[in-house]
Amino acid sequence: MEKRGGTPSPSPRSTEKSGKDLTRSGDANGGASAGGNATPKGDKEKGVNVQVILRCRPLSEDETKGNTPVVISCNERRREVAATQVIANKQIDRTFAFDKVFGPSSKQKDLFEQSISPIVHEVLEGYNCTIFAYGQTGTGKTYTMEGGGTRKAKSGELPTDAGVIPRSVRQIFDILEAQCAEYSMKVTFLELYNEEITDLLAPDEPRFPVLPVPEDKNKKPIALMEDGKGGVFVRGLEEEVVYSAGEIYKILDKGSAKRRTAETLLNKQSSRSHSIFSITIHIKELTHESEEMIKIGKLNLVDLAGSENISRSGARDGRAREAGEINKSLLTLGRVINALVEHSGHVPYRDSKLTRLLRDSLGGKTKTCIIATISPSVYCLEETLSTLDYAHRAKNIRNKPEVNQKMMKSAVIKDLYSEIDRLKQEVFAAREKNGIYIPRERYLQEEAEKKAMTEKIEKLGVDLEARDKQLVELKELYDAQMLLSAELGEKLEKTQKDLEDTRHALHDLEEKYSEAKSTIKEKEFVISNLQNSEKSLVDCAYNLRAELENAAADVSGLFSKIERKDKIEDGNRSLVQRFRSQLTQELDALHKTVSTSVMQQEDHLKEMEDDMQSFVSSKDEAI
Ligand SMILES: Nc1ncnc2c1ncn2[C@@H]1O[C@H](COP(=O)(O)OP(=O)(O)OP(=O)(O)O)[C@@H](O)[C@H]1O
Repeated sequence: MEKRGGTPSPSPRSTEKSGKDLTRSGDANGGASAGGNATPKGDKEKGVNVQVILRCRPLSEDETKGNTPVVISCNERRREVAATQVIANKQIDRTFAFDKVFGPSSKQKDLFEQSISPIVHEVLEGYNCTIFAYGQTGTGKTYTMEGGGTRKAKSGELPTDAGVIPRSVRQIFDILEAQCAEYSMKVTFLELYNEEITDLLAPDEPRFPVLPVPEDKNKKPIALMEDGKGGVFVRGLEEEVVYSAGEIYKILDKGSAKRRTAETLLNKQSSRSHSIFSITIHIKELTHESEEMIKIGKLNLVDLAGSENISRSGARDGRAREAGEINKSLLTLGRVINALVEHSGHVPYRDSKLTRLLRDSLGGKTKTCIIATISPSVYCLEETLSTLDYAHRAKNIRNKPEVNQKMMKSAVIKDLYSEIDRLKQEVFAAREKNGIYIPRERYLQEEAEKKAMTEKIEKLGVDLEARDKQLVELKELYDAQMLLSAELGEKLEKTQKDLEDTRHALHDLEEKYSEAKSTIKEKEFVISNLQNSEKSLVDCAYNLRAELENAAADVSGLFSKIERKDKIEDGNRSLVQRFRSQLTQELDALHKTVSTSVMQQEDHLKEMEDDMQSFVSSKDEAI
């Protein structure tokens, strides 16, 4: 077992190590493999969304016996989950889409192969990846991460209920062995309980006092330190070097057994702490120039404690405090997610150890996958909806994954040599008693004091940083206020000028108004006269209309008379015509008669004249 002061923490400290010895790998993204999270070049700037997987557990035996109504339906093909809610006698379906959805009958193997296996490949390409399970208590976080409890593998095979962690371990070893790679691997396992970090791999302290020490007292909290580069590391965290999957399973069993669990109404063996199991792999590679490089990948597997409703989980006293602490750190996690999604300037990572530990996995350089777990039962609907909202929001977090810088083997060896030298000196000093020696009691006391001081300094540092930040914010606020007041002064001056102009304009308007008023009065008078005339005109028009109606009746009578007269005239005309032709005929006859009688008269006269003549002549002759 290896123990170092500044051991790699769940944050990718290894990426920032001794810059002078490091060389960049050819293509930071080239390694992104089969996984859905592959990082094409453009994504490096834009970032890659946190992948969110949703898993709904089946009803438990008790729930099935009690005929618990199911309110969740999963559509794996469409990657959707629908929750059915009845509000005011109305059925409301809320549907959420995720990157992958696994329903109650999904198998551990399927979840791993479809969603986690690509991430494991990316770890082996040199990325830091984090997989964490989030959900209400009893929804299957531990089942998904660790498995159903059947640890023993039959004939080297993993049990069917083996979870993400053993399957990832198995896959890592299988790939490395298939590649005949030269590698080294170390693991860490820590627990975060009531805002205190404990090392689940730390050797048990020899119990000096005769009295039995309560289990919790035996767990020494360890400090979370700032590394000065924006990251954190857990001081004194045990790193166990491992050579086989079997060794890791044993470590997991040992660590898991130390995790704090308790029976709640919602889960018989409920994890009361958050746990982070990390695997760091160093793989030797040869460059084209046959230089030996070390590629580093890290996989963080996080099993969060249940997000729960204190009253529903039946937590009381100590358990209630515990639930409060769990909810507090999950609440901070929620606030961090919100701040990242809303791109607010300040992300409150510092408000809880959980978010400090997960900082790089949320908005950092790590590739992250969240497995949100839910129950299908109607009695968990409230928490289920909250998990669905939470997970759905987390989908919008963007990380900027970067492949870890590869280290030259010589640089790693140099580092290790200086580490060995340091340890040798410590061993030598201890053996030769060539150092400062104090009684064990005092040493323990001083250590405790030192730890308290360190924590105090750390807390003061955090406070100071917060205050500095506050000061900067206040200064920015003050500057902004000054700027605002200058702007306001200018605006005031302009407003006063505008006011004066407005006053003049108002005066003009008032004058115009009184003029308009008198004009209106005149117009009103004219209008009333016009109205009177209009009224009398209307009366006249009525009279005229009556007269016109009479005239029209007269005219129509006249027309009928004219018609009658025309008819009579027509009769007269034909009579006259007939009379004229008759007259003409009679006149012609008369004329003929007269001319005949005239001729007869003339003949007669002539005869008389001749007779006279002859008489006269006779008389003359007679004489
Ligand atoms: N997908 C699943 N298939 C079968 N059984 C499951 C599944 N998920 C959970 N279970 C069972 O449900 C119970 C609760 O699961 P688990 O302990 O993993 O919940 P948890 O979310 O880790 O709870 P807590 O937050 O309280 O630790 C266990 O008995 C587990 O075996």
